[in-house]
Amino acid sequence: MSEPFLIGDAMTGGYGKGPDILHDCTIAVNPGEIAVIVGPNGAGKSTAMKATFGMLNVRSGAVRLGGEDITNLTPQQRVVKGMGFVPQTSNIFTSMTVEENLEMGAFIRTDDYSDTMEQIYGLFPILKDKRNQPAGELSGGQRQQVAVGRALMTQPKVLLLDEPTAGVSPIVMDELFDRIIEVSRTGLPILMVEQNAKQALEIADKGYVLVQGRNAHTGTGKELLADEEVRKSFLGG
Ligand SMILES: Nc1ncnc2c1ncn2[C@@H]1O[C@H](COP(=O)(O)OP(=O)(O)OP(=O)(O)O)[C@@H](O)[C@H]1O
Repeated sequence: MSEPFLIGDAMTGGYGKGPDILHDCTIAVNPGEIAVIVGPNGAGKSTAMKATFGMLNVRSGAVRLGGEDITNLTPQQRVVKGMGFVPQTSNIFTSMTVEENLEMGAFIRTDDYSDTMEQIYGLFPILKDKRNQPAGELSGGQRQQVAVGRALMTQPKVLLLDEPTAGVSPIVMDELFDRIIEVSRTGLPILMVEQNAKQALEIADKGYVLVQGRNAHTGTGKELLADEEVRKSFLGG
């Protein structure tokens, strides 16, 4: 089997000098795939994603992007390498307009990014309609689209989403998942953490169930949804 495009391989580590939160944890994603990380509260889902983005100490294990070992790079350096990361909160500038938020996303680019902006408006038409409005006036689901759009402005090679549907209604969640599927169809690998496990696994090419910082179950979304033990222990039967 060939190496996945992005892999956090057997990561063990925690925050600062604190205890290890991840134990030999592996997550990976390939182009055209949506990979989701699910699991109970406090399982270390966000921590595993943050570890691939360089936000904590990986004491053992490695992170590789396109075959290159990036374990020792800072998050900023990883952005330059092609990682787009959308944090769970504080992911937009509320007093700036939608368009200004997108422009901020292009901060590492020195070329003309107007085509990218048009692509993003194509993926998220509501953002085009509201491009001159302060982002803080948008609904929760629309703000999440701004946050994803902002990350896309760097033209990343992989997109990391930390609970993109947190705090939105089921209808808005479905809409966001539809948008995420569309982004994935452009070929961009997407790795995301989700609380809404059932719905997330339904759209997942690959799923990772983490328990206490460890890989508990790994498979396609379908496989995990059908797995008796996964269903009983954490999808509610
Ligand atoms: N910045 C941080 N510094 C220290 N410890 C942290 C930090 N962020 C998270 N933790 C700890 O790491 C553990 C795992 O948290 P994490 O947020 O990764 O879990 P999660 O599976 O994403 O949970 P949730 O679904 O509740 O968001 C928890 O014990 C948490 O207290």
